[in-house]
Amino acid sequence: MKFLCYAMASAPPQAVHLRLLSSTLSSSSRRPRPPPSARRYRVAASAREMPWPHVLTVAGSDSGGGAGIQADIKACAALGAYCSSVVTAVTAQNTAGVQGIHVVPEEFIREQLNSVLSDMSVDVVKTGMLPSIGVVKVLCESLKKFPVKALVVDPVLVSTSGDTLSASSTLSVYRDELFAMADIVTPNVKEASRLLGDVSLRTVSDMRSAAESIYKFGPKYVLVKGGDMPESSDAIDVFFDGKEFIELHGHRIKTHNTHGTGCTLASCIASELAKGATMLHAVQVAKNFVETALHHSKDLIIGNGPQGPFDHLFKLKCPPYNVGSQPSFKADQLFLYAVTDSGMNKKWGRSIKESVRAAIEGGATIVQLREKDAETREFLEAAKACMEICKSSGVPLLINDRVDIALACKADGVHVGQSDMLAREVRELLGPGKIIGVSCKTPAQAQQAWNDGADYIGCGGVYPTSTKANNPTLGFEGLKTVCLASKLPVVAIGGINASNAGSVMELGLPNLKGVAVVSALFDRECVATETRNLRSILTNTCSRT
Ligand SMILES: Nc1ncnc2c1ncn2[C@@H]1O[C@H](COP(=O)(O)OP(=O)(O)OP(=O)(O)O)[C@@H](O)[C@H]1O
Ligand SMILES: Cc1ncc(CO)c(N)n1
Ligand SMILES: [Mg+2]
Repeated sequence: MKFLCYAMASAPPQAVHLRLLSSTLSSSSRRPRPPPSARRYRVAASAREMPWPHVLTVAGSDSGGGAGIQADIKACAALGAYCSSVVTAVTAQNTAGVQGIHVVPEEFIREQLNSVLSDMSVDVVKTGMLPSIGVVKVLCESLKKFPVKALVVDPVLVSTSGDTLSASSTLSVYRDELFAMADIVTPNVKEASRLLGDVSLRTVSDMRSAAESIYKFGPKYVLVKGGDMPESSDAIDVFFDGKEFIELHGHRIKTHNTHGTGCTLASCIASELAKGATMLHAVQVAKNFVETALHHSKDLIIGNGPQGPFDHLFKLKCPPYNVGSQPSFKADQLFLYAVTDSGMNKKWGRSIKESVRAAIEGGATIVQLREKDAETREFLEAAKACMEICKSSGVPLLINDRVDIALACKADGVHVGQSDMLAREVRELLGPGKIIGVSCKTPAQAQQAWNDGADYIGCGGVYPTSTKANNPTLGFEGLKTVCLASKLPVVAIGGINASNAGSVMELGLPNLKGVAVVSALFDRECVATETRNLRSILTNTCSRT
C-alpha cells in the first residue's frame, strides 16, 4: 500500500496555482517494480489478454468532469474502447474556469506509465494536459520503452476559459520531441498559433498554413480544430496528411456546453484507431460524435459558468440502448421487408391498402410505404388504412421520408435516405418510441446513423435495380464492408428477388437481418403468393446457415 502526501496550501479561489505534489513515501513501502524486461512481460500478458481496443490517456483531471481525464474515459466508453488513465495533474476546475492546479511529480507519472504499459496491451496512447517539460520527457521515454500502435497528441496549452494548463517552456519539447513520435497532433487555433510563435490565425486558409507548418515538426497527420473560430461559421477542422488538405465541415451547434470538446475529439480518434480505423475515418467518426453529443446536450444546464459540459453517454438515452423506451422494434422484424411502389400498384390496378394486406398475408415482417409522388391528403388516407391492417397483424408500418405523414397516421416509424431529413432530426420529431431507418452505402454513413439514434440501416443496391434512379450498385463486397462496420442491424436492398435472396442471406454477414424487396413482390400478379414464396426461401436458407 502506498500513500501520497499532498502539499495542500490554501489558495485564493480565483488564482491559478501551479504547485507540486510532494514525493511519494520511502522506498521501503513500495510495491515491487514490474520485471526488468517489460517487453517479455508484455508478450506473456497479452497471450492471456482478451483482444479489446485499449486507449491509455495521459492527461489532467478536471474536477468539473467536463474535460481532461473524465472526458477521455467517457468518450472511450461511449465508442466501445477500454480506457486506462495516467494522471499528470489534478485541477480545481468548474464551468467558470480553472481555480487551481496540482502537478503530479514526474517520478510518479513515470510509475503510473510503467504500471499500465508493462501490464496491459495498450493500443493507442492519447495525451492531454502535460504541464511541464519534465512530464513530456518522461512520457517520451516511456513510449520508447513500451511502443504502442499509435500516439494521439492533443497539445493542451490553454483552457477555453483562458487559463494556462502547460508552462510555455513545454512548447519546445512538444515541437522537438513529442510531435516527431505522434501519429496525429490536434491543436485548436489558439494552440496552433502558440506552437508557431503566436502567428495570427483568422481564416480557414490560415488554418491550412498552420497545419502545414506543424506537420514539419514530424507527426504523420495534423488536425487544426476550428471550434473557437467565429460563431457564425460552420465548425470547420483542417486535416493534413502531408500532401492533401481536407476541410471537415460540421454543423455548428448553438450551445454553451462545449467544455471538453477537444479532449473528447482526441479520445474518440484514439478509440477508433484502437479499433483499427484509418486516420481519416477515425477523425470523421470523432467529429460526428462531438457534433452529435453537443446537439443532444445543447440545452443541458450544469454549473453557473459560461462554458458547460456535455453528455458523452447520450446514447444510453436513445434507442436501441434504452430498450425501456422503445419496446416496439426488434431487429428480426427486418427479415422480409416489403417496400411499396405507387407506379407498380397502378400498373397492376391495386390500391396501396390491397398491396399491403397481400404482403402481410404472405408473411412480410415489416412494411414501408414509399410513395414518391402521391398527393398528401390521398397518401395520408391510404397510410391510415394501412396502419389499421398492420396494427391488427402486429407488423410495423414505416413511412418513407414523410415525417408529417408518419406523425399524422401514427405510423411505427420513418425511413430516410442520405438526402432526406437527418435521422436525429426525425428522432426529435417522432420521439424515442418510434423506429428510424437510414439508407447507407458506406461505413461512415452507418456510423452517422448510429450516432443519430437510428434503429437500423438499409444497405444497397446489392444488385442493379430499376426502382431507384442513379443508384450505384455496391455488390456483395460493398454490403460486407458496411455490415462489418455497422453498429446497427442491416437490411439488404436493391434488385433482390426469389432467385438471389438466398445467396444474400447465405453470406452470413454480421448484422445482416433480412432483405428488403420492391419489384419482386409488388411488380407481380399475386403479391401474397410472391411474398409467401420469398419468405419460405429465406426461412430455408437461414435454417441451413
Ligand atoms: N459549437 C460547436 N458545434 C459543433 N462542433 C463544435 C463546436 N465547438 C467545437 N466543435 C468541434 O469540436 C471539436 C473540438 O474543437 P475545439 O476547437 O472546440 O477544441 P478545443 O478548443 O481543444 O476544446 P476544449 O479546449 O474545450 O476541450 C472540433 O471538431 C470542433 O469543430
Ligand atoms: C484537465 C484539463 N485538460 C484539458 C482541458 C482542455 O479542455 C481542460 N480544461 N482541463
Ligand atoms: Mg474549444
